[in-house]
Amino acid sequence: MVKDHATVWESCLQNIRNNVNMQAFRTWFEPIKPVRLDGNALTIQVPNKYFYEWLEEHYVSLLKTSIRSQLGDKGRLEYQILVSDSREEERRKSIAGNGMGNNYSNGNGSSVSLSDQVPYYNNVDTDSIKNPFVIPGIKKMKVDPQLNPNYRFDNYIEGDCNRLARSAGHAISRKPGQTSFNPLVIFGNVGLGKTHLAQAIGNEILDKFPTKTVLYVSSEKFTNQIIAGIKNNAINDVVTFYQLIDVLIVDDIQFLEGKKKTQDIFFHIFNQLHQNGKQIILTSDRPPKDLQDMEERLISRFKWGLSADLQAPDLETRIAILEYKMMQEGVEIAQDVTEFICYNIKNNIRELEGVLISLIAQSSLNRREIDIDLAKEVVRNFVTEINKEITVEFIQKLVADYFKVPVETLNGKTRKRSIVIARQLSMYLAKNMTDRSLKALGEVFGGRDHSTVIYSCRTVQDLMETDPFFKETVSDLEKKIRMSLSEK
Ligand SMILES: Nc1ncnc2c1ncn2[C@@H]1O[C@H](COP(=O)(O)OP(=O)(O)OP(=O)(O)O)[C@@H](O)[C@H]1O
Repeated sequence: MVKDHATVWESCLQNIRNNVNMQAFRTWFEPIKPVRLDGNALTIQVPNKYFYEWLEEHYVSLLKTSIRSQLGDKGRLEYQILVSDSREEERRKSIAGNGMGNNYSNGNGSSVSLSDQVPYYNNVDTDSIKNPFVIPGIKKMKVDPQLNPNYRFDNYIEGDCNRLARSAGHAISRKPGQTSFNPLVIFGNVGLGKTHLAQAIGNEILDKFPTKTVLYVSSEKFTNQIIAGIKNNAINDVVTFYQLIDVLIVDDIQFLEGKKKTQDIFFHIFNQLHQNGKQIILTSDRPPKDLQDMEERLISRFKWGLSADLQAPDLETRIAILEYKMMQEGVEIAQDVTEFICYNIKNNIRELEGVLISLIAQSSLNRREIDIDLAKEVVRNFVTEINKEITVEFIQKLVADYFKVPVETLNGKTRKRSIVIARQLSMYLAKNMTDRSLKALGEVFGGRDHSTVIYSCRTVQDLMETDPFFKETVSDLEKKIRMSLSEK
């Protein structure tokens, strides 16, 4: 079969998929498009320069082996960096002078064609905006950044879910307005940390550059200011004010959908700031391309820089966040309780915090110990469907699969040592993880007596005390049971 760029890249992806976790695969490899195959050089298109740099820094050897497995030892990768239409037009204009883009080799065996190296300035018709600096004294005005000082990088836990956005934020805070991430659009579902991250960037910039004027504003507040400006015939003052900002953070831009006049004014402010090398950071509950009732020219500007999404955190990141919050609140909660909470609260970090606060309130107001039972009550207020109840049958099935024996054998009469251990382990887990009585458990396990169940639990406990490997197997199984249920 003749290989083309698509098939070669598809085969590379198969190898890559086996070597990185799912989240990294989705973030870093799914957005890549194969463009062409020229002899032994495969050209792939990446969304922006940052993306390319990240791939080169973190995945260069994986990419190299994948490419070479398909194209032989001389296989090479070339990158093409996507630029948005309006920018492309400008770029074409800019590079028409020297007739070529910039090509260079990065010394890693892959050559690069960087199409957006050329400095870029957009054409903005500023005639319609009165010069703001004619207002005497306004330049010296000190602007309250409206930032929450608690939103910082050091309490923003890093995970695969936020790595791109977080590290772009870091880069911006070192050189506001001077990276290619301008604007930075942070998008993602409710409660995943967009505001926290956007404000952390603002706080970090103020720490590093105290003379910079940073301003955080919600889109709702911005809209109200525009409405008031229009009503009071003072719209120029509003525009003037915004043009003084060095770092403008606008939260929840989806709120601007359908607000034509506000979009218009925001467009002018955006252009002025961008043109003057000021940093713009936006947050949205969806990617810019999915914003409805939003002027095309505005959407295309949102796409100029970097759009980085925040995904739902994986279990480990949720646990790390919860443990960090517990430390901040000065509470200690048993590991099985924190795990239970994090298995159940998956898609919203604000809810995770909510559960913690409720638990603390319950335990101090009602003097209750924070245990699984209390956690269950509280979590029920946050998620409509709490983990499905753990059933004995489910435990039997999972343990049987783990030891690779049929469930019938587990419940049968065989005295083979490995089967007996698996059976006793299932009884132990069922006793600890379900509400079934000893008698009921005995019945489910092939009509055995309740004393057999007691004996089994004791045996397992003894084994756990003497054999660390066995202990690890037990906790591994407990985790698997909770995980499988929460992911159903
Ligand atoms: N990675 C993280 N580490 C620590 N805390 C986090 C993290 N992500 C989010 N949080 C916390 O979760 C809460 C919700 O975050 P935030 O308000 O930033 O979410 P959002 O995405 O802006 O939500 P909305 O869509 O409702 O505006 C905040 O208290 C924030 O501190």
